[in-house]
Amino acid sequence: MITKEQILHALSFVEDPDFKKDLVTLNMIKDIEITPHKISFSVVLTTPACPMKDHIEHACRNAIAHFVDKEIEVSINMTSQVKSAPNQQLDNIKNIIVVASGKGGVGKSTVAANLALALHLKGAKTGLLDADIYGPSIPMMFGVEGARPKASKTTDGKTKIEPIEKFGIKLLSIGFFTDPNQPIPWRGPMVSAAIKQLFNDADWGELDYLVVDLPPGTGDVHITVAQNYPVAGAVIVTTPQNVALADATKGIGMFMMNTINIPLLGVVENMAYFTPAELPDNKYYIFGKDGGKRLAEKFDAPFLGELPLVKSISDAGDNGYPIVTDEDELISKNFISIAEKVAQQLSLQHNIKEVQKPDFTQ
Ligand SMILES: Nc1ncnc2c1ncn2[C@@H]1O[C@H](COP(=O)(O)OP(=O)(O)OP(=O)(O)O)[C@@H](O)[C@H]1O
Repeated sequence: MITKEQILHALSFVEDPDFKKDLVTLNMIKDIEITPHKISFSVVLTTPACPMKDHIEHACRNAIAHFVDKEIEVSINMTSQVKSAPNQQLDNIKNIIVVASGKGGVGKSTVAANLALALHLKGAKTGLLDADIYGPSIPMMFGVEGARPKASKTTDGKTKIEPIEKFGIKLLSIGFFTDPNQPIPWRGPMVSAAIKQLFNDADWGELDYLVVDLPPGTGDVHITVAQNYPVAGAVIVTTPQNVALADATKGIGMFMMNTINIPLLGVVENMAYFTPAELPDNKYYIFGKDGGKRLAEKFDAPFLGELPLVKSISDAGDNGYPIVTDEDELISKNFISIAEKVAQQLSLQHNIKEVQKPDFTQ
């Protein structure tokens, strides 16, 4: 009869490519069961959006075949347990991810919406908080304009706001509480109070990831979020033009300030190129090439991917469904890949005690 020790010995030769350690040392192997004709076990990854999931499963099967038994049936349950960001005091929310841009209109909300949904589609419990006080566009992108979240009383007498649920994720937007036809002169204390309510008074339930769509630029919302909540990391969205890149550089600079110190998860280059429908193999870099990549390099941050300028992205947003919900759309793969990289970066960061910051004074 095969023993548990034999299985663990075999799996100690399987390395997690991100953590550069074997699965047994990383304590990722659970629930080993052995019968005369079958062995089964679980591999507990640090995120359901792990881009290495298939690779790791394949390596486990090879290791069992090589070190234990070539013939035996092997059943592997690839599961995950998302870790909480360090110092996370909102104990039901494991990771807060902010999506930011320097300049407006570069596709930050589009990326935030599709990132949140892509994480959900990979199996993570996800919420999306639209904190863009100047132009909340998440209600339109999810087809829930005019929704008014219910407020309920908890047993200890506190009021809890119920997020709106759509496409499997929980949503709250500053737009649910304001009149779109009535401009609001947002002042610092008002901003701070509104943002804190969206975080603290909402019944988010258990979340692996809460994606926060910030307003463009660097302002009161950024400071409120950064100073009150332990943000796990920031995703920066830019287009390739120099003006957008210059503004994105300032945005990144703010996250790196000592008083704020939010790790950079990476850069997304949106509207990177245009491909006409009749010439699908042609890419026209109408706004310049590789600006986002260079920005990522400058800050020693991961480049998360480029997204083309595609009419279907804006049509989907205007029609109330983020494009990633349509799995037949080629562009959905780009968003899934970006989400996987974001989740991967978070998992890596939780394993690095001290995040190294580039010297911003040079
Ligand atoms: N890759 C793309 N291809 C085509 N249209 C896009 C793309 N990305 C975003 N858009 C469209 O561009 C417009 C602006 O996008 P979005 O609202 O996401 O930008 P933003 O940076 O959040 O803007 P704001 O500064 O108002 O917050 C939207 O109509 C959106 O559908």
